[in-house]
Amino acid sequence: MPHSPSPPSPARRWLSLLAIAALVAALAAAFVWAAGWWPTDRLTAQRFTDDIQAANGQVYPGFRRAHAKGICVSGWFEGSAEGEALSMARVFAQERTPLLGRMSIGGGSPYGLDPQARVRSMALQLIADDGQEWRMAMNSFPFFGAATVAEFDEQTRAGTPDPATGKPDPARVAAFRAAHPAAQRFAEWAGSAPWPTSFANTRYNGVNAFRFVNESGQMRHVRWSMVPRAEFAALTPAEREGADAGFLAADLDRRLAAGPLRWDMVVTVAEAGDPIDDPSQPWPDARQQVSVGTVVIEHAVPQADGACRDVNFDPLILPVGVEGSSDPILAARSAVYSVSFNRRLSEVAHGALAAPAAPAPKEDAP
Ligand code: HEM
Repeated sequence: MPHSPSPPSPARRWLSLLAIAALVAALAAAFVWAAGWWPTDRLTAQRFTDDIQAANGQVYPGFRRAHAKGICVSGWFEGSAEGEALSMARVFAQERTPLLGRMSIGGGSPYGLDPQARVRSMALQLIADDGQEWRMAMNSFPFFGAATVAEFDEQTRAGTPDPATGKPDPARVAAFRAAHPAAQRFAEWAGSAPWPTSFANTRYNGVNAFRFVNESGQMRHVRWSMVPRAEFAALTPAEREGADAGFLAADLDRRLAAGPLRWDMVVTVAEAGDPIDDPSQPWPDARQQVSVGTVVIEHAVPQADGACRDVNFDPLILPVGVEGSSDPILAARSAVYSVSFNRRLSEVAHGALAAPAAPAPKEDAP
């Protein structure tokens, strides 16, 4: 008679069960780690967005976590031959590329006060006739106030309101500045630069470095700025004091009623040794400047009804001929904007911006 195998001993059975349990636990841990759910100090885009929300003091559902107050604009871009020589981006060769944009002020509140907004912004989306797209988001500061992603996050956290006062702790902010030259330089700019009277006579700077690549494959690092054609004028302290909370949009409407507004797109071309990966360091003034085109803005509409509301002006959505540089802040921006965008759109989907329900119709008197 064939010999039937003897059943495993209880000890062996336990060992097998333990081995299976260990395998399942290891697989689950690998999954949690790969999904980024493992508790860690790592600065993720989620955590950065949480930090921005905390610094805002509250979440404004449906609105951008930064530059929350803005208006949608539209117009076109005219490329120049000089631009075409530097980059094969279609927009430089095309006579007119339609553009959708957004003018905004810095800050996380959609009810921010224009006269107190040190930072003003222009964001653009250009879609060329071959479907290639270029998105950009620029600010009125001439250089960034942080040298690295971690430094900007730390700065954001240093500016978070103290629950006791509802305001950032001045000692914490001062200590941060004292330890970070970029933040100190930024504070000096913010304290001394004139306040332009309008969105229209403000210069907007891309600040981060990008690569322009032309038809012959030549690559140059550039930073771009939108330089206003509208005459510069600065608000006096008394004018700023008396200015309305929404004066920038009202002024833009007034100016647009008289005709389109223009900015020259000027790129500064880097030379060997210029810092490519640190937007807090300006390049020397002597660098070559090239006018590569003109931004023309023709119309403005409130963002609540405008096409710009649901656009993410991610600075790494770029056409052939323009590439991101090695600047880590660019990659961080792209990641954080995406989190902010997803949060605000899901809030909109839940009705955050829905118009208040219309009052119930009165019943006819009997
Ligand atoms: C690590 C650095 C930065 C972080 C974490 C950050 C974060 C953000 C976030 C969360 C938004 C809202 C995005 C959305 O919901 O669509 C935003 C918008 C914006 N950011 Fe940044 N930002 C950074 C650096 C910069 C720099 C260097 C500039 C410009 C020079 C800039 C210009 C803008 C502009 C103009 C907008 C508004 C775009 C629009 O109108 O939709 N940001 N930023």
